[in-house]
Formats: sequence, structure tokens, C-alpha cells
Amino acid sequence: MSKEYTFEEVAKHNKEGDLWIVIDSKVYDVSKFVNLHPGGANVLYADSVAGNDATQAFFGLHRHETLLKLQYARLQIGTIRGEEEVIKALAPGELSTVPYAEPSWLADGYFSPYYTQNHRKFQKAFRKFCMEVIYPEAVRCEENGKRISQEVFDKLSEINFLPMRLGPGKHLEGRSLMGGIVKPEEFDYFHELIVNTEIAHFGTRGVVDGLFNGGVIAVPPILNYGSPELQAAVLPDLLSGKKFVALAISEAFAGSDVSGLQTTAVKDGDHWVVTGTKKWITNGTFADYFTTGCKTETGFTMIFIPRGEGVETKPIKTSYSAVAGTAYVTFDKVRVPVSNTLGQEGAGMSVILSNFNHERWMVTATSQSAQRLIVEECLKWSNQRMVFGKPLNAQAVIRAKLGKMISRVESGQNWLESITYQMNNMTYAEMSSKLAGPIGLLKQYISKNGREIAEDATQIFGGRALTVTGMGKLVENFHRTSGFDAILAGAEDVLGDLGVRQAIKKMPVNVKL
Ligand code: HEM
Repeated sequence: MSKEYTFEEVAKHNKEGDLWIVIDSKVYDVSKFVNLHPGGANVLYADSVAGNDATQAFFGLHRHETLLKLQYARLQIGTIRGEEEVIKALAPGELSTVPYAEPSWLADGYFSPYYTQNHRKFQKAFRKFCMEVIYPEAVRCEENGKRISQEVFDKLSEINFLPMRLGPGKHLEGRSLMGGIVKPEEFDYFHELIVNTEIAHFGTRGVVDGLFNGGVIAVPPILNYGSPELQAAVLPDLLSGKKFVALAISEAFAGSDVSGLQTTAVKDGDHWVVTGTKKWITNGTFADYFTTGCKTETGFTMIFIPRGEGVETKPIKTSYSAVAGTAYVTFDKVRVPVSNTLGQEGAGMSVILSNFNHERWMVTATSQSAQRLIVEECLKWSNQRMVFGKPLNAQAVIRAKLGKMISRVESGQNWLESITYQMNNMTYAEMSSKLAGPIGLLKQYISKNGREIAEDATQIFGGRALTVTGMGKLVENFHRTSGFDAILAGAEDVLGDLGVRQAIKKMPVNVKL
């Protein structure tokens, strides 16, 4: 490895059985690898490659991470004397220097009124944690579709990951958040925004939803409406990732139209008997409990149902990874104590509504971060890809697409941060009355942006955007999964309409054109 060569020495190794190449000042002996090369042998025997500096050819066809994989890294036998590597992978926690790859508050030389030194310290430590603990697992699980390992959940529990994902509040009291970097009483919605942003920045969408998203939406009804006994019995294990809960509302019969749901709970003494089905239940495959919306005599009621006799889950194949645990859930005469009711009987709608703002805001935050990653991918690719003898970004049509993508991401970020600031300064009741409309409109705007960015990125990457591995793998994943943001937590158009209807409701009576 430490051996140094000149380009002249490398040039002598340019034939079958004795083949060296140089990539970014590093010398690789590919004599044996050549027959295993996924791109074929003959491309490596080309005059411009064999015994030559193949840096440009390599980066036109591979991601940098290819060279970092152990099986390929060990092909390196030395370096070129007097030359230094130029292309460096980011160290865990390090910020990207690609323009617009980071929100402006993290970009060198830019400012923001929203973030404190504590947010910066928290972001740095949390990104490092994500890259070291979550990212390797995310890549594995996205491919094999298996549940995230208990070992990783235990590490998440050490930093109090799920409690932080539930936002600021009493549930954080006495907890050490991210190794104590932020005090529980100082944790605010910008800290939570950082958490949502970082976990969505790997391009592994199924894993983001598998990472306690079920808990983020299913725990608050227990936290806010469960009896003290129920809370004491289940919250410690739920918040520490030893047990899992899924929110079971939508059915094949009804989604956004919650009043059309058919799962029924009938009283029999001091028990509910629940019968019905639920569909598209995120994290349902591996959930131990279900926070379930049921039709009861007095209306719509939320009931906490443990997995047990009469409860069955079947994985649903979706266009993203099975690690999200998307399930079809069947309740067949399931008996649950009436004390498992969350909130008042018949008041289930307000239990669900009370959490919708937070859930929708979370979806916009993760979508926004995933979009920014795609902008970075496109900026890098169009800079390194050569077409007609020039970088791809020399084409005006590509620059026009990049311009639109950047504007979408920056405008989304600014609106998201402005709403986050409102959340930080409002009571929960104020948020419910003042932010439901703006968050609905924001979610519509951001999820639409996501699909438009996916379309433009696909055009920029061409055929590479269609393959699950290789150069365009993140664009492919985003193109396949960005539509989820337009559906989960409320359909895009329904939410846009909610925003407008709320505005109409608040129109003053004393104004006319
Ligand atoms: C140490 C050197 C190299 C290694 C370890 C390597 C490894 C790989 C791997 C793993 C792939 C599969 C796609 C991916 O995962 O990105 C691939 C594809 C390919 N490689 Fe290489 N490669 C090397 C050098 C080169 C060079 C110098 C060329 C120059 C022409 C080349 C041409 C190709 C082509 C044409 C493909 C197919 C690309 C595609 O399907 O889009 N490779 N290589």
C-alpha cells in the first residue's frame, strides 16, 4: 500500500495477466479482478484505461463508495509519487461542501435566525451517530427487507431517539438526550427538525418509516389519553424500543374519510370485542401493540390493542422496502379491557386530530431532507458526467432543471423552518387552531415538489435512474418512494384543500374588494 510508483512504471502493466490502473493518484492491480469486473473485462483493457490514469472514466461510471468497499479497496497496491488524492469521502458527521447540499444554516458563511449553538452541537453529534449506527444498518435492511436489529434499537434507546421524535414535552423529563448535549427542557422543535432531517438523508426511505415512525404516530394517543395504569404498563418498553406499536386507522374501506371506517368494537361486560381489518399499517408487521380506530355505539373510539389471540398481520408488498413493516391487520373478535380506551368513548376523532399536525410536519421534514439529497446527487453527477466532451452541466437544459430543483428545496426549507418557529412559540391548542391549515398547505407543497424533483432528477440521470444499484441508486429509490409523502398522513390534495378551507373560515366579515 505504501509503495510509490511513477506513471511510467504503471504504464508497463497494461496487458492480460499484468494490468494496473490509476484512479485519483492510487494505483490498483486489477490483473485478477478484471475477469470479475461487473462492467466486463474489455473496458479495462482499453488503451485509455490499461496502465493509465482512468480517474475520469471511473467517475463517469461508478460511485466513489465503490472504491471504499473492502473487496475493492484491497486492489490498491500503492500511490503515484508526488500526487495526492483529491476525492475524499466525508468523515462521519462532516458537512457536505456541495452548494445547497446542506440547509443554509449549516452552509459555511451563511446565517439563520432560528438555530443556536446548541442546535449546531446537537446536529453534529446526531449526524455522526446516524452515519455510524443507523446508516450501515439502513443500507442492509433496505436491501434485505428485514426489521432493523434490536442491537440498533438499543443504541437508539441510549440516546432517547423515540422520545426525541415525539417532540418537546414532559415525556423528556429526566432523560439524557443525545448523550446529554441538550437538556430535556431545552429540547425544541428545531432539535426535532434536525432529527427528522438527518434520518432522511441516506436515501433509504423504507428504513426511515421503519425507524419508529409507527411509534411517532401511535405513542402520542397513549401518552396524552391513556390511563395512568396503561401508561405505566406499556410506555417504558415502547419508549426504549423493546416493544413496538403501530397506528391502525386506515382501512381498505376508508382512508382520509375516517368516518367511513368499519372496524367495530362492541362492549361485553368490562371488555371491548373488536372485529375488522386495517390496511397500509406502517410498522404493523412487527408491532406488539396497535393504537386502533374503532366504530363504537357512541361514535368513533381509539382503543389500545395488544397483539394476541385474534390479531393477525400480513406484510403488504409496497414499492418500498419491507423494512417499513407495512401490514394488513386483521382483528377477529379480539377481547380488550375497556380500560384500554384512549380518551373518551366516541371522542376518537379528536384523539387522532390532536396528533395530525405533528405527524404531517414530520412527513414534510423527512421529505424535504430526502429532496435536498437528490439535489446534491444531481449537482455532483452533472458536474462529473461528460457528454459531447463537456460536463453535463454545460447543457442549458440541465442547468434549467437544476435551477428549478434548488428553488423548490430552498423555498420548502424556508417555509418549513418558519412553521417550526411558530410551533416553538405556540401552545398545543394554538398550534391546533392556527397551524393545521398552513401545515396542510406546506405538506401539499413539499410532497408535490418531491415528485417534480424526482422527475427532473430522473431525466438528469437517464438510464442510471432506473437501476437499483450503481450511480443512480439514490435517484431510483427517491423516484420510487417520493409518492409516499403525498399519501401518508393525509392525501396531498385533501390537505391543500384543508388549508384553503381553514383560510376561508377565518375570512373577516368586514372586508370587501
Ligand atoms: C478498481 C477499479 C474498478 C472497480 C473496483 C470497479 C468496480 C465496478 C463495479 C462494482 C461495477 C458495478 C456497478 C457499480 O456498483 O457501480 C462496475 C461497473 C462498471 N465498470 Fe468498473 N470498476 C473499476 C474500474 C473501471 C474502469 C477504469 C472502467 C473504465 C471504463 C470501468 C468500467 C465499468 C463499466 C462500463 C461498468 C458498467 C456500468 C453500468 O452498468 O452503468 N470500471 N465496476
